[in-house]
Amino acid sequence: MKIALIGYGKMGKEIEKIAQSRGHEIVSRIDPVATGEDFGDGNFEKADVAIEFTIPKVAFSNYQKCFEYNKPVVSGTTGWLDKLPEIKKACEKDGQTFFYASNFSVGVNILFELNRHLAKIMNDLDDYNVEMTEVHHTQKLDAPSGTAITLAEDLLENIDRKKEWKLDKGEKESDLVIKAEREGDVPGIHTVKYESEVDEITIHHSAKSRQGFALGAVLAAEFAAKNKGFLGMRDMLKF
Ligand SMILES: NC(=O)C1=CN([C@@H]2O[C@H](COP(=O)(O)OP(=O)(O)OC[C@H]3O[C@@H](n4cnc5c(N)ncnc54)[C@H](OP(=O)(O)O)[C@@H]3O)[C@@H](O)[C@H]2O)C=CC1
Ligand SMILES: O=C(O)C1=N[C@H](C(=O)O)C[C@H](O)C1
Repeated sequence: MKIALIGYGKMGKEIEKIAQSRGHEIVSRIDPVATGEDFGDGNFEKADVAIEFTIPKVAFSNYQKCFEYNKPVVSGTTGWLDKLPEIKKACEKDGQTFFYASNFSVGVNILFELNRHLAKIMNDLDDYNVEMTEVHHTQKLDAPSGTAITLAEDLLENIDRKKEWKLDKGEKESDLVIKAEREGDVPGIHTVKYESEVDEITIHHSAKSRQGFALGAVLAAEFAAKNKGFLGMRDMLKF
């Protein structure tokens, strides 16, 4: 398969290694500073699929450019989801293909399943408060992480006593607090903790490197090249 990488930073480089090890060819590396390549230089149009890991403020315009070329897109960038309805519309009305995951690692997607299941159990057990922590490297631009937002949305859907998430500090009992910490080069740690007077229950994922995210993104690209519409990890992994 021919792959275009949009964003040639930490994730773009990790994805390149894994894609090549699975026999794929990188035909385009779009990044204004790192490579100077752009959509119009004749290479992007050769791609079967684009994988985009850039920064929140440019992600949506990159997706629009991919759609102009009718290329399926795998999106890993976080912090742009206010534009999601427009992307879904492009898939439904214009037949575009878009695969989004706040986290491509299989391990984190197992955590998502556990989180939903545990939240259903804890809904009736109001002796327990629930809160979340995410820890990432100091270069991360967004907080809370996209992964933490996915975990929080699943908690809010299942735990009636929590009404909205709040970054770092809550004001009311019904606020779900997400603490965001930034230290060193931490690839990503996510924890959901339930605490009562008598005990604590914790579910936790800690990435040892960026390899798991990158492998998941390449698997998603293979899936997006063969399937159409708005896609996600639950379509691909079928847990
Ligand atoms: N869904 C998932 O599983 C994961 C998601 N992420 C997310 O992916 C994103 C990228 O992460 P990461 O690779 O670590 O970040 P990096 O900062 O290492 O890389 C981002 C790259 O995008 C480049 N860039 C900036 N503007 C553009 C543009 N207009 N077109 C193309 N490239 C551009 C940057 O260039 P320059 O630095 O020169 O500006 C940089 O090289 C983040 O939003 C992060 O949260 C990360 C890991 C896993
Ligand atoms: O910026 C990162 O590095 C990561 N971003 C994603 C997020 O915001 O959840 C996924 C992973 O945790 C690494």
